[in-house]
This record gives sequence, C-alpha cells and structure tokens, in this order.
Amino acid sequence: MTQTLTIRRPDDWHLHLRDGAMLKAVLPETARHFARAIIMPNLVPPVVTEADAKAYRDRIMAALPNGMSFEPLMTLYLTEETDPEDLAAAHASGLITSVKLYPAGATTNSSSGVQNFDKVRPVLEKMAEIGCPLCVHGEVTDRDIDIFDREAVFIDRVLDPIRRATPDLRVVMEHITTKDGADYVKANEAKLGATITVQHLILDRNDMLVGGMRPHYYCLPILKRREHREALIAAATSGDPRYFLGTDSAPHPTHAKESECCSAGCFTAPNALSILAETFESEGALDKLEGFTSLHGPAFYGLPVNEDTITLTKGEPVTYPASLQAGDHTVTTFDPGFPLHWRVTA
Ligand SMILES: NC(=O)N[C@@H](CC(=O)O)C(=O)O
Ligand SMILES: [Zn+2]
Ligand SMILES: [Zn+2]
Repeated sequence: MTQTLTIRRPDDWHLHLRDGAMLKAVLPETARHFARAIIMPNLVPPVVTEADAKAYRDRIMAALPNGMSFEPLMTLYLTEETDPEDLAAAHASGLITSVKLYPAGATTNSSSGVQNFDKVRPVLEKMAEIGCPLCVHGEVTDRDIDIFDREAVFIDRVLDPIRRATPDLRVVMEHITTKDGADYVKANEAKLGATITVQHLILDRNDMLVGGMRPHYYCLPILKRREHREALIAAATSGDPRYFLGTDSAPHPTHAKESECCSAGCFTAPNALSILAETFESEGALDKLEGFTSLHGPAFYGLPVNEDTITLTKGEPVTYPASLQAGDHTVTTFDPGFPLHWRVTA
C-alpha cells in the first residue's frame, strides 16, 4: 500500500533568495512547496530601509513564474543607523514582518551588522512596543571564541541581556545548532521561538570533516557534534510549538562553494521537505511534521495557517537535479547523503 501524508502547506521561516539571476533561478524551488517565507535581507548592499524592502519585494514578485503563488514576508537588516520611525512605519504598513540582527562579521554579507548592541537599544524598545519580532543570527564574532562555542557564548553575553532589558520583545533564535540553543528556548516560556534547518537536523561535524572536507556541508553556524544534533532532533520532533522550520536555504555559485575559501550556506530548497519527511519518519515522528513545517511558525508570528495542503507520497528513491543554472553560474543542490523516498506529489 502506498503511504501518503497530507499536511497544511508549509512555510519557510528563514530563507535566502538573493537577487537578479540567482533569485530567478531559486525562487520557483521554494514557491513550488512553500506558501510563504521570511526573506533574509543580507543582500549587498543590505535591505535596511522601508524603501529597500519595498523594492526587493517587487523584484521577488516580478521573478515569480506565472501561475505560481508565493508570499514573501520581508525583513529589515538592523544596523546601528536604523531609524526606529522608518522601521515602525514599514511594520505598520504590513510591508515587513520582522527585523534581522546580524552581529557584524558573523556570516555571509554581514559587514553592516551590529557591533555595539547598546546603539540599537532604542530600535529594540520600539520593536517591543509595536510588536515587531527580532530574528537573530546568534553567534559572537570575537576571534578568541572558538567557532564551535560561538552560539552558546552569544546566548550568555548578548541574547539573554537583550531579553532581560527588553522583556516584551519577541525573539526568534534563527538556525539554532546546539543543545544550548534548544535548552535556552525550552527554559524561557514567553516570547521566544527558534528555527531549525534541515542540515542541522541530519548532519554533524563528522559528516563535514571526516575523510575529506565537504564544502557543500559548510554553513554558519557551523555543524556541531552529534549530541547537539540529537538535541535539535528532539526539539523538532517534540511537538513544542516554539520550534519551527527555517530552512536557511542559502544558494551560492558552485565555484564559490568549491573554492579555496568556501562560502557558507547550503542550498536545500529543492529537497528540504523530502529530507524532513525521511528524518521525521525514521524518528517515528511523522505525526509531528505538520506542526514543525506548517503550524508552529504561523502561531509564533500571529499569522493564519495556510488553507491549502500538500501531499507527500512514499515510494522509489527520489532524485533531484544535482544543480541548477543561475545566469552564468550553477548552484549545487544539497545532498543529504542518504536515499530519499518521500516526494511532494500534490
Ligand atoms: N547560513 C549560512 O551559512 N549562510 C547564509 C547566512 C546566514 O544565514 O547566516 C547566507 O546568506 O549564505
Ligand atoms: Zn544566519
Ligand atoms: Zn540564513
């Protein structure tokens, strides 16, 4: 008997669409399966003002193929110069859904990020007042902190102080990668959620480093040890509504990944749902998949769940194009390293 699973159409609560030819190439991969996505603002230059967000939204809608529907949920990139009033206007008009905090230098295209967190206090106060959530890339950037410890140290030194100083601010810890991250969410009842990526649920640092370096598994925050991955699996399959899917699908040209200095990011949009179904099934938690992909995110953001559904069907191993063409470049699709049997059929 074929096994099928019908769930409410998923949303992606953390996505990089880029711009230009890359945007045109990758957008259909997300729009095929997801109704909405939180669009990361780390373009070069970044999306910092209401006007930037409006123009970027228009470019996304123009890149959407005829017949596909998709709603980009726009974000502003928080800088030390962000004007609280511009931000409040963008939020009040419904243009932006959240604001993104990158510590300066933490990840791809984050050089305009925040260095001195005191400088953004007035903006954070304003956001708490108007109910605009803050999405956080939670890693410190100090050279003397080991890359594998940067998330845990960020929680202690930056995130917890911000939350204590601004208790009404709603915060999403983006792409948590550690038991420390999962535990911090669990220990804090109100106004805190976390997104989890596909790659951090299925890979640990051995997968990236043992027997040779695999650049397509290099992303930030970096893959951690197995016990952290197990904590993320436990969180994602727990049914706890504070954990939800943010694929962090982050396309880079193949030459930039397979290079002397590899760019950080995994392009998971094409097969994210197949990988998740396989993973939740092997955990005996297929019944928790819909919550993670389609219900918890809208609940946190105060948005309605999607009315329509998708159906996943289990069968012969599924294959995906190994890469897609984006202008003059190719983008390599993430390979989970194990066979996938669930495909989105409707
Ligand atoms: N996750 C990544 O490794 N890369 C993201 C940036 C980010 O989300 O930190 C990107 O924009 O490429
Ligand atoms: Zn990030
Ligand atoms: Zn990201």
